[in-house]
Amino acid sequence: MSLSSSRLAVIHTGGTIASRPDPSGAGLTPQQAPQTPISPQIRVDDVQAFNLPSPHITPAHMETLRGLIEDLAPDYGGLVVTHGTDTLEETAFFLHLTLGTPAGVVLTGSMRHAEELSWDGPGNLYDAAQVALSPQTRGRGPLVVFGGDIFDARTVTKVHTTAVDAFGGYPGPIGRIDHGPVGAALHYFARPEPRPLYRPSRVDARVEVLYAYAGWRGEGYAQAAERADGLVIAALGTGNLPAELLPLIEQTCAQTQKPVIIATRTHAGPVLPIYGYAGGGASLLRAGAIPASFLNAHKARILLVVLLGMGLGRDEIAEVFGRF
Ligand SMILES: NC(=O)C[C@H](N)C(=O)O
Repeated sequence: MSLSSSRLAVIHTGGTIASRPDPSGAGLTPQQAPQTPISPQIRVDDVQAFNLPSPHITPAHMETLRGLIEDLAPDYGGLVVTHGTDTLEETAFFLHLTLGTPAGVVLTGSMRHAEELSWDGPGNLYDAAQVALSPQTRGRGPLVVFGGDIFDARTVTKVHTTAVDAFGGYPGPIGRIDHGPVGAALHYFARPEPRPLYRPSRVDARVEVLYAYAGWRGEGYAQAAERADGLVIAALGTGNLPAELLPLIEQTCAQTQKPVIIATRTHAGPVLPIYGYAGGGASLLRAGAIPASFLNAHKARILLVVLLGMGLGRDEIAEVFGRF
């Protein structure tokens, strides 16, 4: 075993896994980074990157985290990132797109805080550490470990607001970690997938997400299209919208270079140009909108921020979205 393979870096960013009831009585707030339960043979170095609830995490924080992980990775056998669960999938996906290291990198968190008897932090941290340090994990890109399930960063999503098994996503986990009498039992069901790297020079593009609903007449669209650099619409089903949206999207695509991405508010499945009626997916794509493929709206937003930060134009952006 090389020296670095017995070293684990745990990068803390806040979240419930670092939270306790605030002494002011205001509710839970991030306070102290958790300890990682692990064999004494493994040296653990804790790095406090931020101490934020994850709704306060921005693409700028994600970019800082990417740099930190790349700097640390050569000296460690694996790296764990503790993170609030609310936006964990966005950070994981940003790292999936941008992180240039084959090291085992695992994000985890908790749903219950350290003063609850049923705190799930230690179990998730223990699992995350085992997965990050396993040679089987190298080259798989950043992963998410929660409740013993191992998810890839492209498809993982938060599926429950309070349950300890808070993560899922279509088509499901790519592996599982359990603990038997002879130690950790780690099993991957999927082979590592190729992960092209995207390196934005900035991550401050303004991309807004609009959420479709029955009866939407486009309220809010014009203002968002005016001020944003790009839009993502969480559309209906396979990527359909009420008829009133079609001329608005036609106008954006004809008069500006701003990308309009069509994702779906449905929890699984692709966006496809099936329906030809006004506002149907086929009509939106004919107007110049770009389908988000299998990405949910908030991951499509992260991808668009990255691609705009690389200076790509609408056709190149459409080509990249087609790979997801
Ligand atoms: N379970 C959690 O971590 C939720 C918390 N609000 C956060 O995302 O920071």
